Amino acid sequence: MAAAAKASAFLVSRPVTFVTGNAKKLEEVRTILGQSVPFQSLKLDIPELQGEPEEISKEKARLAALHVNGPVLVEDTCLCFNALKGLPGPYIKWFLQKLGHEGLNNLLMAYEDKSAYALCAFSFALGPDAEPITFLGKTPGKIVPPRGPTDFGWDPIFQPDGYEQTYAEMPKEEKNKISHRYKSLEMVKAHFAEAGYNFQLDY
Ligand SMILES: O=c1[nH]c(=O)c2ncn([C@@H]3O[C@H](COP(=O)(O)OP(=O)(O)OP(=O)(O)O)[C@@H](O)[C@H]3O)c2[nH]1
Ligand SMILES: [Mg+2]
Repeated sequence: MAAAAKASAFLVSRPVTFVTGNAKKLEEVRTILGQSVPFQSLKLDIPELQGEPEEISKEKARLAALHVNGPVLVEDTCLCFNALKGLPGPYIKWFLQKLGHEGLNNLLMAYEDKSAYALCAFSFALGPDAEPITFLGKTPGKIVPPRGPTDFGWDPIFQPDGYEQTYAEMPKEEKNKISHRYKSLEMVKAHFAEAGYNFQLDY
C-alpha cells in the first residue's frame, strides 16, 4: 500500500504511453478506455520474442519502457486454435499474412474441433527499471469461413461463443463489450484504480 501511494505521487504528472505499430488496436484501445485512462500513443513495432504470450508481452513492455523512459502499456494478441494446442497463438500475425483467412480455416480442415480463443496480453511497466505486470483477457469462440468487413486482421473468421456474428460483422460497440482486448483492459483499469495512479497527459 505504501509502495502504491509512493508510485502514485511519482506518477501524477506523467502520461502513460501505449506503444504499438497497429493502428486498429490503437483505435479500439482509445474507444474502450475513453476518458478513464488518459494516455498518449507511440507508433513503434517492437521486436517480439518467441515463447508464451505472457513472456512476449512482458518483454515488449521492457523494451518499450526503455525506449520511452517512462510508464508504458503494450499488448500482444494471440489467436489460439484448441485443436492445434493453442497455435498459431502469438504467431498469428505471420500465419495470417502468409495464409490468409482461407488458409487459417484450412489448418483446421482435418479436425472436427473448430473452437478457438482470442487472447490479449496487456503489459504495464512503470518505467525501465520496473518489472512489467501482465493482464490476460480471453474470449472463446470458433473459426469460421470469413464473414464481414476485412479491415482488421482475423476478425472475419472469429465467431465468439454465444453470437451468430463474427467479430467483423458485429457493430464495433458490441465487439468492444466482449472482446479479449476489452477484458484485458478492464483488468488494467482495475489495477490503475487500486494502485491510485493518476496519469496526466503532457500538454
Ligand atoms: O481480427 C483481429 N482482431 C483483433 O482484435 C486483433 N488484435 C490483433 N490482431 C492481429 O493479430 C496479430 C497480433 O499480433 P501483435 O499482437 O504482434 O500485433 P501487431 O504486431 O500488429 O501490433 P504491435 O505488436 O505493434 O502492438 C496482428 O496481425 C494483428 O493485426 C487482431 N486481429
Ligand atoms: Mg507485433
